Amino acid sequence: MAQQEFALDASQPASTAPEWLDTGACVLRGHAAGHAVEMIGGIRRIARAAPFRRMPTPGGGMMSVAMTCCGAGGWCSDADGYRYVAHDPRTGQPWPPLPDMWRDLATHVAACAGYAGFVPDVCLINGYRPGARMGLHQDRGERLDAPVVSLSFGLPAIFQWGGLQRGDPLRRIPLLHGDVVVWGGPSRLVFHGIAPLRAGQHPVTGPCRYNLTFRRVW
Ligand SMILES: O=C(O)CCC(=O)C(=O)O
Ligand SMILES: [Fe+2]
Repeated sequence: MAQQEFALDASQPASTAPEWLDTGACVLRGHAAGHAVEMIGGIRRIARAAPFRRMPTPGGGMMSVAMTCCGAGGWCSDADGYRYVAHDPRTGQPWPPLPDMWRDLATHVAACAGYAGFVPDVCLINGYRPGARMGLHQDRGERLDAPVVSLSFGLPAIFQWGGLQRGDPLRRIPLLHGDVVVWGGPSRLVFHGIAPLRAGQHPVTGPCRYNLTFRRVW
C-alpha cells in the first residue's frame, strides 16, 4: 500500500512535527526531501511534453514565474482571466498525467497535516529563476473543501503568509528544499505569495526553485 511505503522509506528524513501557521495550515519541514531527485526528473519529463511558459496576466503584465501543469487540467492565465483547462493551449494536447507517486506523496503529507483522504487531480508546477516572484493572491479556482499541498525544491524562497484580507500583516516563512506547506479548512483562502527569489546555486536544481502545488479541481 502506497501510504505504508512512504512511512517505511528509509531515505526519508525523520519526519518533523507540523509547524502550524494558523488553524488548518502548517509547514512540514523536509517531508518531500527524500523524493526530490525522482520528482525533479519527473518535472523534466513533464516539461518536455508541456513546456514551462510565462503567462500574461489579465492586467496586461507578464508573470515572472514560468509554469506548467499535469493531471486532469492545467491553470491558465491570459487577458480574459484565470481558469483551469483540460488541454494545454500551447500544444492542444491533454496535460501529462499526474504521476502516481506524486499523488500518493500529496495524499500522505496532507494526512500528516490532518487532511485524511485528500486525492489531488491537478498539479501546478512553478519554475522560479532569480528575481521571479508571485504576488499576493488567494487560490480560488479549485474546490475549496480540499486543501492545497505545496512542495518546494531547489533554491530557498520566502513564503509570504497573510490573512483572509489582502491588507492583513504578512509573515515571512523561509521554504527550503523538501519543505511542504499544506493549507485548507479555515485557512484555505489565506492570501499568500513568494518574495523575489534570491540568486544562488542548488546542488539538485542549479539556479532555480521549483514549487509543486497539488489541488482538487473536479
Ligand atoms: O511557489 C510557491 O511556494 C507558492 C505558489 C502558489 O502560491 C501558487 O502556485 O498558487
Ligand atoms: Fe497560491
